[in-house]
Amino acid sequence: MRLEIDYIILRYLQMELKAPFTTSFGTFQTKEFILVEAVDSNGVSGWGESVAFSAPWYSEETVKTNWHMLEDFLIPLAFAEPIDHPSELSKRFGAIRQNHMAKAALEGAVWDLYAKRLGVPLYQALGGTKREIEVGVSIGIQPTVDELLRIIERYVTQGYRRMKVKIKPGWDVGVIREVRRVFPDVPLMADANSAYTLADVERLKALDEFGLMMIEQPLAADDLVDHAQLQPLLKTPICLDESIRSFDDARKALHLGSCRIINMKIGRIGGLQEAKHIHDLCREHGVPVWCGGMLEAGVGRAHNIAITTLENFTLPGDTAASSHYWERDIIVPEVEVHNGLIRVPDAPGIGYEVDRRQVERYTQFAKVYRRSLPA
Ligand SMILES: O=C(O)CCC(=O)C1=CC=C[C@@H](O)[C@@H]1C(=O)O
Ligand SMILES: [Mg+2]
Repeated sequence: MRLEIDYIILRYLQMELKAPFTTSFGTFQTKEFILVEAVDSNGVSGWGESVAFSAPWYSEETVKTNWHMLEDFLIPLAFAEPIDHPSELSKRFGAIRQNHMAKAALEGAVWDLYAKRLGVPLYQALGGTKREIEVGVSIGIQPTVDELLRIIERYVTQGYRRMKVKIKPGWDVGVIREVRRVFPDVPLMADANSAYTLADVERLKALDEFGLMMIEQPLAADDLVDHAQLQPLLKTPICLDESIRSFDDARKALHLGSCRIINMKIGRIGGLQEAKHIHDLCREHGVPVWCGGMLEAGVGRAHNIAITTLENFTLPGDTAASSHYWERDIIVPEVEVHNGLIRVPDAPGIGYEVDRRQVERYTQFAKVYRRSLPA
């Protein structure tokens, strides 16, 4: 089916998080991001959301680098040839090195448009099967252990299926011990965001006594080799996030034994097509995956829900409810979590309507890119 995209709108949005989000890199409260709208010749819109932050702390990509890549390279590539299937874009975008979040935002909009043109939900177009997904919640670093315990209590009460807490040297063994004292059985994981080195092996081994589901990204953000040296020394599975930026990274990580679980973030790995490939590779190797979060607004959240319906997404992800992050999200209905479950929408495409009034309210700047029709 030929997708005739007539124009693409890039919007730069600012949304205020309900609560500041702190990681080992720092704290922020305002989420700035690019929303991509691809409009076809029938006036149907497909939506994608870039997960790049305003500063290059998670990866080298930022809102500004993404805008540059989309405007000067990726949108022209999308317009250059007809698109019969969204999977063509990951090949076509291969001419551009890295810049995965920019690629994923545009590819996601085209996947949404494709599913809408087929009249099927995005999850079905991706080969997903689940009608509801289990979700957990990621908790930023808190000022005190008591505050962390209060927050965990709230989310356990709300039924979230897994708690993810941040750790770093000086905020790790003691904190996890306290959490386990109060919540001995809650499914619990720790995300280190590369705060450790191999010199910290003994400190990381000390976490083995707490029955964590996994330790996420303990070592350097671009490493596979040191993680492969660390994993055999730990009982706790290592989950990689930042280190896995492509199918090849996943292939090498599994070959080396760098991890036993992978946190899948559509933006980090370059799009839904690459996510499907990594999902299939991990399924073949018996390695479970789950869908991480990047504090997305509703469009990105909808894409995360759709990819999580694939069968090897067997662990609860970070796709919490819209109300966990925003006073008002940019989709209707908003994403709701009931007893730790999200019901997967079966409306065509991403399954949620984009609330244009809210989008305009949060939009700071927008630009339209038209496919130049042959003269
Ligand atoms: O979107 C969510 O709720 C999860 C956010 C989250 O935990 C993270 C976002 C970006 C970088 C990290 O701090 C962390 C992660 O590594 O998953
Ligand atoms: Mg992480």
